[in-house]
Order: sequence, then structure tokens, then C-alpha cells
Amino acid sequence: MIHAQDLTKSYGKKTVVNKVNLQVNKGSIYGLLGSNGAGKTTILKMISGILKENKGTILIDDQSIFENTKKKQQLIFIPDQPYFFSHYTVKQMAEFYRDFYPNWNEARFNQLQAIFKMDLKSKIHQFSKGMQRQVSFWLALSAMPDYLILDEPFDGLDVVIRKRIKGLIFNDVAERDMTVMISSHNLREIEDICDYIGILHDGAFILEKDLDDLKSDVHKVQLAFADEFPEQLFDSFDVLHQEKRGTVHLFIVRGEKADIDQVVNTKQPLIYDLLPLTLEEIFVYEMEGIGYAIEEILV
Ligand SMILES: Nc1ncnc2c1ncn2[C@@H]1O[C@H](COP(=O)(O)OP(=O)(O)OP(=O)(O)O)[C@@H](O)[C@H]1O
Repeated sequence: MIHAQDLTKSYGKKTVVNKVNLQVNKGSIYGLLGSNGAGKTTILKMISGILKENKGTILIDDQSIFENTKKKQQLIFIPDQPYFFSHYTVKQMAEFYRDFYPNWNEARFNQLQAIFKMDLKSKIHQFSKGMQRQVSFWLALSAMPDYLILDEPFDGLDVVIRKRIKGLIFNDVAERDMTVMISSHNLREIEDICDYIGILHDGAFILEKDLDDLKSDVHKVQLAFADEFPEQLFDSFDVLHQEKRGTVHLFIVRGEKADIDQVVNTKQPLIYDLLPLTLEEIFVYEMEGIGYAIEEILV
């Protein structure tokens, strides 16, 4: 489990990560969302033990990660700009990983060549950016880490390989409880893979949500009545948004479907529709509720 408390990082006088608390449970996938400069890379580098926090603590399985080689052997950070030793071939880089990561699995490395399809003797710096990113995944997944920390991992990857890599990550999470953090500025890019989402703005979280809870308990309700609208209808619910379009009232309501049905049906509406929301719609309303326009934060 990753546990960060009051995590704070400053460069000079500028605080870029401010008292961040987060918990990533074993075997789960945490999506760290935020615009350019929000502090995502800084947080991921502190969690990976690359940067030292100014204040606060980070514990991975109750141990500090900074300068903890043993713990770092269980964790792989893939940066937003792939980095390899200059002039190394895939094979040489794999040998380096095999020496450092005790769980390195040679059979898996060979097996994954069928997916990544790159020549072992090629020099990595001669590959395109997208191919280099694929090499990062190939090596990381062959090292069988307990923790995989990914900074904007899908940039520059085509749809097919993106889907395959997501499948491989899912597999490792399901089969051996790997724990994953993924940063992105794009909700759509990671919503299909994450269990949990944290939205970062100016170095602090403005929203944190378990996606299973979100998908199940927020509804779009459209209603029309022959007579007056019953004003207190949703008083016992959390209403994220409401508006009137002609005679139709639109509500975004948090609550169980059965409870909403019961309240609405007692008032005998002329029109009653209860529609599912996309994840993006939920985030738009949630963020509107706390005073942010989603387009200022995410793309
Ligand atoms: N080495 C550094 N020295 C000074 N300021 C830095 C340094 N690294 C990052 N920053 C600043 O910290 C803030 C957060 O940067 P960070 O890279 O963590 O953001 P990010 O959310 O990952 O952004 P992006 O999506 O653009 O990668 C930015 O204002 C950035 O300018």
C-alpha cells in the first residue's frame, strides 16, 4: 500500500505540492489527473523515491522509499520522457534490469516480444518516441514490480498498443496484486482502467473519487408534472445540479435508483426518465459543485 501524508514540495519559494494526502491500496489502480504544472510528476517522483519531499511522509508497505534500495527493487517508475542509457540495445537494457530487479522474469520478457515486436539487437535511441515507450513497458512488465508508477504513459502510443498495454497491466493487477499509479491530463484516457481518481489543481487535491461508487450512485433525472412542480421533491438527496428546460426539470442527483423511484412516483409525474451519466458528465457536475469548470482543469 502507498500512503502519503501532508506531502509538500517547494522549489525555491514556490510550493508546487501542498499537503497532499493519498492512499493507494494494494492491487488497485489510481489515476492522478490534473492540468499542465498541477504537480503530478512531482508527486509521482516523490512516491518513487526520486525526489525528496520537504515535508510530510510517504510510506510504501510502511517503509520509507527514499534511498531505500530494497523497496526500489519492487517499484518501477516510467517517466513521461523515456530514458535509457545511450547506445544501449534492448538486450543490454534488459540485462541491466535483470541485474537490478530480483523478480525479473526472462520467460515473460521473451513472451512479450510477440507483443512489442522489436529487435533485441537494435539500439533503443534509434527507435521512435512511441517505440521507446513500448520498450519501457516491455522492460517494466518483465521485471514483475509490486508497484508500477506511470507518468503520462499513453502519450504517443497508437490505439492498438495502448489497449494491449492496458490489458497487460490489468492482468498483473488481477493475477498478482500489482499496485499502479497513472498520471494523465485526460480523464477519457484512463477512466477505463482506474479504480480511483484524484484530481490535482495547483498542487492540491480538489476531488478524489472511487469510480465504482461514482458510476453507481449519480443519476440524471428528467421530470415534468401536469401541475406545480413539487419543490421539496429531492430535499433528502444530494442534488449536484438542477435546471429547467421548458416544462422539463433536469436534476443530477446522488442516491440509489430505488430511493429516487420511490420519491418521484408518489408525485405521479407526466414525464419521468432516469438516465445513466458518463463518467465525464459526473466529473463536470461534481467539479461545478465545488466551484471549478472542468475545462479549466482537464482536457
Ligand atoms: N526542477 C524544478 N525546478 C523548479 N520548478 C519545478 C521543477 N520541476 C517542476 N517544477 C514546477 O513545479 C510545478 C509542478 O510541475 P510538475 O512537473 O509536477 O507538473 P505536472 O502536473 O506533471 O505537469 P505536466 O502535465 O505538464 O507534466 C510546475 O509549476 C513546474 O514549473
